[in-house]
Amino acid sequence: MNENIIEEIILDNKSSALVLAGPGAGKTRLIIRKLEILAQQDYFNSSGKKALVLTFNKKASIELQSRIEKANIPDSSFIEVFTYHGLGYKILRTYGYLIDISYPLKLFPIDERKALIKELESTYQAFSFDLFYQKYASIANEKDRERFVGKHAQEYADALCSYNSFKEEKGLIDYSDLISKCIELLQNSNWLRRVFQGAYPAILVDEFQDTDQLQFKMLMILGLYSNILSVADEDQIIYEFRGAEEKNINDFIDVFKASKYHLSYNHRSTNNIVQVANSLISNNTNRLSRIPMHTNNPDGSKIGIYMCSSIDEEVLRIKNLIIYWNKENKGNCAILFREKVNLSKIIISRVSKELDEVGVQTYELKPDMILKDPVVQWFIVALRFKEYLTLSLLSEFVLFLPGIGRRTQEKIYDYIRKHDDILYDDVDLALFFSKKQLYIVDGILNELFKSHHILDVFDLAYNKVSEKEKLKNKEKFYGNIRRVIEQETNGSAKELVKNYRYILDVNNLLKLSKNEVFIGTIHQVKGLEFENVVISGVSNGIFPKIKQGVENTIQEERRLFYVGITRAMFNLCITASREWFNPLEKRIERLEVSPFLRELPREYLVFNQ
Ligand SMILES: Nc1ncnc2c1ncn2[C@@H]1O[C@H](COP(=O)(O)OP(=O)(O)OP(=O)(O)O)[C@@H](O)[C@H]1O
Repeated sequence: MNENIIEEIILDNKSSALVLAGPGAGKTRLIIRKLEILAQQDYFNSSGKKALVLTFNKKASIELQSRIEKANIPDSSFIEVFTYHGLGYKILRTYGYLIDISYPLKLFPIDERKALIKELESTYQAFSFDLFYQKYASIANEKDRERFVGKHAQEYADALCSYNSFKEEKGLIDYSDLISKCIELLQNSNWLRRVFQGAYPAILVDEFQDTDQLQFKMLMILGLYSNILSVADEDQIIYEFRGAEEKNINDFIDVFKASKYHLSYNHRSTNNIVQVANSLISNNTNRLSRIPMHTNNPDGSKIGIYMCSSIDEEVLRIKNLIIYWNKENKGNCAILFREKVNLSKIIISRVSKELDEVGVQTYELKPDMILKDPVVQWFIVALRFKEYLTLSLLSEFVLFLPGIGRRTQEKIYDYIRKHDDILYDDVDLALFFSKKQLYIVDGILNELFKSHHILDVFDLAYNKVSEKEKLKNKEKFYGNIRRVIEQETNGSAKELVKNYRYILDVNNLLKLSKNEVFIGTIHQVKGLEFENVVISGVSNGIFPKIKQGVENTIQEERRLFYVGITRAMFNLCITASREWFNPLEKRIERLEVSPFLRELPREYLVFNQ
């Protein structure tokens, strides 16, 4: 049944479609299949037109890029994968001058922005100002914006005023401006709008449910004449606090006269996991469609519930579970949390330390650590500057790789003599960071070279270098690169590093490989899947976390828990502590059982006391 619908959708190049489907239904796979068909049909026929794939965040971009690489698409140069912000950035940096935005864009550095917000919060007593701002900035219509501000205390309006003046005075562009200014640009310039409206006859949108008003407006402008395929799951809206709106799903159907499809078969998880997820989400009252997921997958193990007396016990339980799964070769694991604060922070550091001691490698996103690494910073700068880099300059980086002999060098130079051109300008290339720092470098170079079809030359060079040699000569290699970039940027690179950090959403540096234990938040793993999952810290007040002043919190928290549960393919365990020692308050705090646990049907659970 699903397969017939899928064929129908992917073969239709005339009308737009919206596919509503649960987790694991194959939404991302559908996008890949559509791209495969476009490639097979040679749809763009060397016209220079492209298929634009829009994702909600950069992690999703990485996931899609890697799935495109594995797909049956011999030449993927007709595909451009962007986040909305990435696309906004690309358009602004090239055409921003039309609305007086000078190049290079002055992005609001993350630290400075944080400091300003802190100051505003204390001056105006406008607590959680950033939360307020994110939602405010996602509203597309000026009148609605005013109404939104009007709903809040005067303090927020005052803080907003100061924030905007600060930005204007310094000519800074923040994250939401990347989209709003781009919209302004496209609305003001008729020719540019026409250029972009003609550039992407096919647009594919992943995770459409998290699209906010502003992003939707951008899609309406860009996709006016395109054939758009959007995939969405309204039960996975987890960015409502930032302005994601269910309303956009209906508006999409109206605006693009799109056909609506439902897919309810779950390919990913065991039947027990699917049933537990169905029951949980059925408690949300404001759902668009209430079609439960179903699967023919085996029942699998029951969902393990670990009610622990303390966090010591919770840490031990998690550790033992991971060791067991590892020993039994059950595949990769994720230990997921609502957010990395207080109690969860302690559990995370203790679990990773204890697993480390027994030789189990864990992988946690530590954004600051990654970004503080000078090598990474220099590469960020290199990417930032790459529109000035010619192939010959870039090739110098490759030549610095230790172990490259004269003959390989000659081949590379020969190639460059024939193909010297200005490098492709694409902010999303900054995504190709992998976790081991040496490979960050290799990954970026690899991607840059791939986009210039000289991968074969690069491979030749690269494969000659043994891992050992790469490690041994790391310092020299990086030192040389640093020197070249320094020369190229006339020493202004440091400033740019600061700016570039902003565009790099650190949450999305995630790239997973097999048999690893990932530790992180549910937001970080949206769209991904793991053979085994532990959701930890499921106590009332922690999960669900009640956010003051945010409507529908409990429904959004439930959706988040639903996203966590549905990441699991085979094994799912949920852990919680009954009490913990709060080091800030210096006292033991009792924790109540999360109401979500009571919503899971008992027949699918096994309690481990
Ligand atoms: N038709 C299919 N036959 C077999 N396996 C499939 C099929 N469609 C998807 N899968 C597999 O099911 C899993 C989930 O697919 P995918 O990631 O595309 O789902 P999704 O709908 O995007 O999920 P989520 O909403 O959770 O991100 C993947 O492992 C994928 O390979």
